[in-house]
Amino acid sequence: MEIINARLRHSTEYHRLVIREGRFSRIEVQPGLLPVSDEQLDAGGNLLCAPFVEPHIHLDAALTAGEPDWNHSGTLFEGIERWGQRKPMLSETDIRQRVLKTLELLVGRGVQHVRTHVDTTDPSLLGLHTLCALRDELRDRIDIQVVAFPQEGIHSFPDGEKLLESAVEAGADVVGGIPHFEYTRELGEASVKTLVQLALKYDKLIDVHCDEIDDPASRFLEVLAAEALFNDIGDRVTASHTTAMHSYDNAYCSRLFRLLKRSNINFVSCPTESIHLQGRFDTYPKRRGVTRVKELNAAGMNVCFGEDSIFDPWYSLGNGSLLRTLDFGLHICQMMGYEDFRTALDFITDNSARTLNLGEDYGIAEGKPASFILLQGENDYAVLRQQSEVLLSVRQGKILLQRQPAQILTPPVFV
Ligand SMILES: O=c1cc[nH]c(=O)[nH]1
Repeated sequence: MEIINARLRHSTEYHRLVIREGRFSRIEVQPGLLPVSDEQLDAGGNLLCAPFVEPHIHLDAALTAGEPDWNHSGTLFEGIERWGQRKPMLSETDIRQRVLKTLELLVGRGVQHVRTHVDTTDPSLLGLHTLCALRDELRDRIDIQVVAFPQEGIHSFPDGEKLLESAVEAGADVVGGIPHFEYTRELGEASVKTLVQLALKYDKLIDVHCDEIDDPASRFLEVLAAEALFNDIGDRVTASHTTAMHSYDNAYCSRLFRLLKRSNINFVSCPTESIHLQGRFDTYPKRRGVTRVKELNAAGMNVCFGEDSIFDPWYSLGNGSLLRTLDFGLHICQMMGYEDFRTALDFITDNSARTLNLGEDYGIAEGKPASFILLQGENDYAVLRQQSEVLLSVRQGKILLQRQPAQILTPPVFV
């Protein structure tokens, strides 16, 4: 395969990319826009970039909103209660069908790597077994990382710790937690220490739903970061949500940032979900309830955006588009400067790839696997502003998806 007239991120020039045996064998700058031959694929001056990475989603719960009842209050805790009512209705077929439909949405929007949290507070571990099987079956079409996620707690759910360990033994890639949902502060702290020990024992990554609440006294992030620092595993650890940080006192936050930087942990923010679930106990002014993305990023820490939910008990919208999440995230976090737009795609590509520990194979460079997407528009700014379509998605040299851009059939109204 040979692609010409492609724009690459952070460059205004046109590029020719040659793919042999699933890898980029040559990437070179062209003198200008070139005519296309029959064997070549014309990128048409559009942006060729590394695939989008979805770093935080709940595939086991996707497409279940309203079953058996809706989340009327819009709170996280009612979402967990509604999901608790849906869990007894799970079957392998039900999970498989919903997961495949959701993955179709994600792939259609340029995603090739997904980290999914899967609830382990279910004595059958059906979701976990099904997602691990799908991960293995779908390996040539999409990368899936499975997080063993104790939705109803490690120490507050009967046999929560045992179930979590069984999930890891069954093949989960990442160990999760939810300290703010444990009954007490002490149980929350203990849960963080338990999950870190489990990850060390089985050599797994860590991704914790951490302080997903508006309570400024919820301070499990410092416990997680200290554990990461002392065990020297920061790059393998992710703190998801950390919405309480929105409400922390600035003096505390300043002290906390010192530890966070030293710990080298990663952060995932899910801005659409958080602005919906948080601030629910406020009158006015109402907090946005989104973590301090702008400040974490400015301090040099690794932050990325995830969608979290697609039509589930916590969030009944969502369509698989990380560009939509990015658009909301930049608005909510007031990251609307020229520099923010110029590098916007970092939050759904390189930063998320680092969070998932995807390693050297991710990215556009000679010798790397030829996995990429082609987006309508010439750079990050244009793609973001136009909420561009994915024209092409290629994985290890094979076309996953090709799309004809939508066309208006009537003549222009004004020009
Ligand atoms: O945001 C979310 C979604 C599902 N479960 C959680 O605990 N949090």
